[in-house]
Amino acid sequence: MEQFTGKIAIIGSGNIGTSLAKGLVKSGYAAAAQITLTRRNIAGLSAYADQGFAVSADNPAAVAAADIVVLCVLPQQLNRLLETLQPVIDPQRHLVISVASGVSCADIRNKLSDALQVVRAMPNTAIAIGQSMTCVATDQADEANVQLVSTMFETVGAVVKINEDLMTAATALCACGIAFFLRAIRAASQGGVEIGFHAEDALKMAVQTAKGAADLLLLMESHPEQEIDKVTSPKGCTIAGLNEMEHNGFSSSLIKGIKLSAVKAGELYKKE
Ligand SMILES: NC(=O)C1=CN([C@@H]2O[C@H](COP(=O)(O)OP(=O)(O)OC[C@H]3O[C@@H](n4cnc5c(N)ncnc54)[C@H](O)[C@@H]3O)[C@@H](O)[C@H]2O)C=CC1
Ligand SMILES: O=C(O)[C@@H]1CCC=N1
Repeated sequence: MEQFTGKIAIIGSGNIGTSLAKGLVKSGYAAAAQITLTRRNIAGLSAYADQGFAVSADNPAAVAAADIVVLCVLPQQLNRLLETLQPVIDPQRHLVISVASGVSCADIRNKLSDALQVVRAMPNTAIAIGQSMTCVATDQADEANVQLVSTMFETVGAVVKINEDLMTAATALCACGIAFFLRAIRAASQGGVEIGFHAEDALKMAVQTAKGAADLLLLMESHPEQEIDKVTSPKGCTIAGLNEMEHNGFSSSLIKGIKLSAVKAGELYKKE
């Protein structure tokens, strides 16, 4: 892995921002000393200061000293933040990366500078363990910068480059999606309790079963139905359970939920 030699400012260091910072250092992409983490109340970042990260409540100063600016605040917090960054943004120097859901590259340029290079990234919370599925998109940034952002996020999981108009869809499928799969695992464990297992055992069994299902697809590069066909013995118990779930709307409810999340993702940011 080629090490990044410049400075990175992570603005709004909550769940996603701190996880990205840890991943960048763990993978050797950057040293902690190259990364400034900002938050309004920096008391919550003391553990990161101990690890060698620069921590600050001064966003403009952090941006002025950085080459890459990663915007990690909530969509509803973004406009006020961008107002304070506008005077220190230098389009010749800065590359801005935004993980904010529902905020376009053009929205950010409109607040900062028309000439600015902006790339969006949509990770999920598995970024904390280097297992994110991150979608990357831009409208007019250079290919070299898109590649740089992809390389950054590959330090914390898998990356797919997509068209920007699919970013709200990526939010629903991948960022929200992790919650959907977690709820499915929880529901399976509750079924396990009802048929005889203690809760702790049921959850452990459901989790490993889900991991096995995901790994079958990832490692064998097969299709879910191909793997399902191997489980469903004729007149067997799997097809009986599976068809009962489908009669109750299993696939349909997932599809409907993902569609609603995608609509919501597009409505999170209010342009001002
Ligand atoms: N949580 C998730 O699973 C995902 C979130 N996102 C997006 O990432 C962004 C961040 O999400 P989270 O990390 O979950 O939120 P979070 O609430 O954990 O982190 C945001 C952080 O920004 C800080 N902050 C707010 N305004 C600030 C300001 N003016 N200056 C400095 N710090 C400020 C807050 O104190 C907080 O620590 C959001 O835009 C969200 O849409 C994207 C993908 C997945
Ligand atoms: O629920 C949300 O709005 C954020 C964006 C994607 C995941 N969490």
